[in-house]
This record gives sequence, structure tokens and C-alpha cells, in this order.
Amino acid sequence: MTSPDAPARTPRLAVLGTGVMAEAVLAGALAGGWSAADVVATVRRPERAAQLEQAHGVSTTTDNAAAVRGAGVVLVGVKPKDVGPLLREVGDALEPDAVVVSLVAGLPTAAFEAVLPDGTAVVRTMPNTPAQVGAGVTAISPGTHATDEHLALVERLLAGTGLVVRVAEKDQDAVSAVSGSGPAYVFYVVDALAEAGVLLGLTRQVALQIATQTVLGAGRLLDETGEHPAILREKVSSPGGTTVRALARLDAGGVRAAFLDALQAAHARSAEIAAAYAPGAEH
Ligand SMILES: NC(=O)C1=CN([C@@H]2O[C@H](COP(=O)(O)OP(=O)(O)OC[C@H]3O[C@@H](n4cnc5c(N)ncnc54)[C@H](O)[C@@H]3O)[C@@H](O)[C@H]2O)C=CC1
Ligand SMILES: O=C(O)[C@@H]1CCC=N1
Repeated sequence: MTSPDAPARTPRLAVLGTGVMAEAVLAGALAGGWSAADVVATVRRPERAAQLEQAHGVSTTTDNAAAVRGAGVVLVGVKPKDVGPLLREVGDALEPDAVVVSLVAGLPTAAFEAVLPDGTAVVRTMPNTPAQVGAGVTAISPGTHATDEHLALVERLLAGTGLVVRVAEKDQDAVSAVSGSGPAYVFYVVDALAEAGVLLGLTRQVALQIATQTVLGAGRLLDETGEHPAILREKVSSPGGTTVRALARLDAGGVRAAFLDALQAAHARSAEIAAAYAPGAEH
């Protein structure tokens, strides 16, 4: 007999287009308790199918419509340009009570709803690749027909990927610019720190090791102390010392302004993606 406190059995999960980001979410779902026996992942290439089966023990297919039959959660993991054709391919096969979960940058839930059967529940999400190691952050927003139960189910899907926050859908492009793309900025900075270490005579191995650990440690310090980054930065900067000298150069180089400009560009790109690829508005 099932205990009254036992979590409800997870519904069947179909992952449509299992690339880098969808595989990271899939790995998190399995780590969070989803059973591999309840997951089907779709692919375009047989080599990719074999990889996913071996790494995660899930079943795979190239038939998206077959994958969504019987699925209670349908994760859309393709690139924006592939969303319209994919939704048209699977719309008729969707279970009426399924929730469609998008991780696609830029495309609004309304664009999904416009081509899916009337009343389909859609939840838009913006994860990031640290989901692969359970240290991601994902923002989620409901579409018109998504209920609190649907959001709770999506939170359960993502529980093993890291932090999950609910945001208004209008903020998803900003989230994408900050945390969706964010790991790339951090890797860029680590690469630059390591390169500078090599310039100063360190071996590449030591330079990369200490640059990586510095970012990890600084992240943990921020998280565990809850202190503002400006305060923590001041604590590193001894008066007349080495750090203020370096920070003055970063300011002179316009690094802070470059970050603001870069994230505005990322945000603007989301709007361009929506204009070009929202199902029904593709051109
Ligand atoms: N990479 C990242 O850090 C993040 C990506 N995203 C979103 O994730 C989505 C995918 O991006 P990536 O994973 O980076 O790209 P990717 O190219 O690794 O993944 C897309 C996958 O979809 C497959 N595919 C395309 N059409 C298909 C179809 N009809 N049937 C089955 N499989 C199909 C491709 O073969 C590929 O494996 C994009 O919409 C992007 O906006 C969102 C947040 C972060
Ligand atoms: O570069 C992209 O478009 C996707 C969305 C956020 C991170 N990667």
C-alpha cells in the first residue's frame, strides 16, 4: 500500500530535441527522482541516441509525435528556429492534460499556445548549464492555461537541477541575459584570469586551477554570507594595495559598462529571436 505521504508518481516525460541544455535538465530530473523508465528523449542522429541511452538509461526515438503520446510533461529543448515545425508535428498527439515546458530563449508562451491545441498548459523556463551538476538556476513562468499544480510539477522536474525561481514572463528575457547566458561570461572571465596568470609566469595548469577555485570560492562567500558584492569587493581591496590598482584599471577599461552593454545586447537578441521564430510569425 502507498503511504499517504509518498510523493505522487511522476508522469511520463518526453524530452523533444535533446541537445546540451535539455540533456542537463534531463540529468537533473533523474537526479531529483524521475525514473529513467518514465523518460523518452528525442534526437535527430542515431549516435546521439546511443550516447543518451548509455549515459542516462532513458529510451530514445526520432519520432516526436510517438514520444508525446502518454507523456504528462513535454520538454521542448530545440533551438528557436525549430520550435514552430516541432509543435506542428506533435500538436495532435499531445495528451489533453500534458504540460508543455519550454526552455527556449526569447519565445513567449503565447507563441506556443497559438499553434498548440486550445487550452494546452505551457510553462516557460530559462535554465542554465550548471544544471548538469545540480548547481543551476531556472526561472519559470506560467502561460495562460498553466495552473499552480502545473508549476509545482515543473518545480519537481527541475528540483535536481538547482535553484528554481518563479518570475513574471515579461522578465524572462532579462533572466536569459543574466543567468541563462551567465555561465558563458563567468567562463570568459576565468579564461582571462588564467591567461593573465600565464602572462605573469604561472604554468597553465596552476593558473587555471587557482582561477577556477577563486570563482567557486567567491560564489560560495557571496551565497553563504549574504553580503553585497560591493562590500565583499571592498574587503579584498586593502587601502593603497594591489587590488585597488587592478580594479582602477578595470574601471578605466570600461569593463563594468561593457557588462551593462553586453547584457542589453543579449536582451535585445531575445526580442529579435521572438520576432523571427515565434511559431506563426516565422520569416
Ligand atoms: N545552451 C544553453 O546554455 C541554454 C540554452 N537554452 C535554450 O535551449 C535550446 C537548445 O539549445 P542548446 O541545447 O544549446 O542547443 P543544441 O543544438 O545542443 O540542442 C538542440 C537539439 O535539438 C535537436 N533537434 C532539433 N530539431 C529536432 C527535432 N525536430 N527532433 C528531435 N531533435 C531535434 C538537435 O539535433 C539538437 O541536438 C535553445 O532554444 C536555447 O535557447 C536555454 C538556456 C540555456
Ligand atoms: O545563447 C543562447 O541563445 C542560449 C540562451 C541562453 C543561453 N544560451
